[in-house]
Amino acid sequence: MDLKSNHTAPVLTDPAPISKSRLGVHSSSLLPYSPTGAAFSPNLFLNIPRKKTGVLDDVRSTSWLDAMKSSSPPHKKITKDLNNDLSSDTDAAYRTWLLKYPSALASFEKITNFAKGKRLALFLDYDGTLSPIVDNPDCAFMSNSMRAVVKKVAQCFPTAIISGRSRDKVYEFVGLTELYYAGSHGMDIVGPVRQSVSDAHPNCIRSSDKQGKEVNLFQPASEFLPMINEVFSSLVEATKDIEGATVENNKFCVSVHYRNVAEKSWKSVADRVQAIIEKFPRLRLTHGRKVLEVRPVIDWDKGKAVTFLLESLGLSNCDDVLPIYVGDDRTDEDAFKVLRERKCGYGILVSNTPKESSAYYSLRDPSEVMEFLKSLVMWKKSSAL
Ligand SMILES: O=P(O)(O)OC[C@H]1O[C@H](O[C@H]2O[C@H](CO)[C@@H](O)[C@H](O)[C@H]2O)[C@H](O)[C@@H](O)[C@@H]1O
Repeated sequence: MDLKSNHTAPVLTDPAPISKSRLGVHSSSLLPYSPTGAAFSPNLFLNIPRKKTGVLDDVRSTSWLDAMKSSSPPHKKITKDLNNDLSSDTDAAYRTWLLKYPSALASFEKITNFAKGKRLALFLDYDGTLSPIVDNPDCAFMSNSMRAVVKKVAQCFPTAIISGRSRDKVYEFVGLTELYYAGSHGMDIVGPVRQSVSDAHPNCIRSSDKQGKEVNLFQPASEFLPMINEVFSSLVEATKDIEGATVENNKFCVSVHYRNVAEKSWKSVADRVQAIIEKFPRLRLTHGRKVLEVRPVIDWDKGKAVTFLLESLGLSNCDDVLPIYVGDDRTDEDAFKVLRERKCGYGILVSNTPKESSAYYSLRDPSEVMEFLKSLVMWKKSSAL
């Protein structure tokens, strides 16, 4: 199996909204943005029944507070003895969970046996996968060693990062040109040019990346940009007196962080976000790791982004392609589901606590992700001998 390394990454910067984010997360942009040219397709509208609250099922099913409390389990130290056996009761629960979601490291041989003769494509989430979860989202830096490994793996296999962050921001953190980037939970993709993909998605814009290479820019929610900017400003205003609350503009979605808010004020955060969202029936609310996410009501997510990128890369044939998606968050489940439903590819959940997932395998934390990526590089090199 030899993948031609013609997948040098297109990296674009495009007009990020000028904002008053208290996180200062925006960077400016070079790519001309055309809201009219990149028209929103009504086919992508998501028919989500909304309660008066505008809250989605994942939040609605339980109380706001319960949902917020369970959104990022407390850090837990997993104790290991020299034989890698887990010892405490909690660790026993984790070990039981591993029977259902085996470690991708322990199962490496099985994975690579299945990958033999197939072209491998890698999809990586950023926060909690390539960088550890930290209190300040502006400081979620990737280590140099992780960067070096991601660079190597991208030289071996087509590799994309699919993040909830704005595409500019995640590129700023990763800084590698060897990759493809999809920001805003897949609503902002730069991929290789492929006519069949442009034909299927009329709102693909042909553009060029920083290296002058021709690329496809796909922003299915471009119509929502003014609305997102408006809701962002409203959220900043509405939460400004809640100590520790921060609002991050991720271009086609907005994150309201409550990781640094005292638990007694979480309800205030929820109430205020909810009050704003009620005024925007075309936006929906989901939650991630100590974060409430406001996003357009369109039928587009990280799973759709994976399918889009596979098609763009000419890798949509399940028989000879093995996509692997590594992620830690609720939004990554959409991608795991797509791979499961296609019966092609593996989702790998990054988690140090047991949780239900559509992934096949697991890794405990970003350091295990790094080991896994290193192993893939070594496997690729040894199989090329
Ligand atoms: O899809 P991802 O790349 O995983 O992005 C999801 C969200 O990640 C960031 O927030 C999370 O990580 C922060 C830094 O470790 C942490 O402080 C925060 O509590 C987490 O929710 C990012 O800031 C969000 O905008 C992304 O949507």
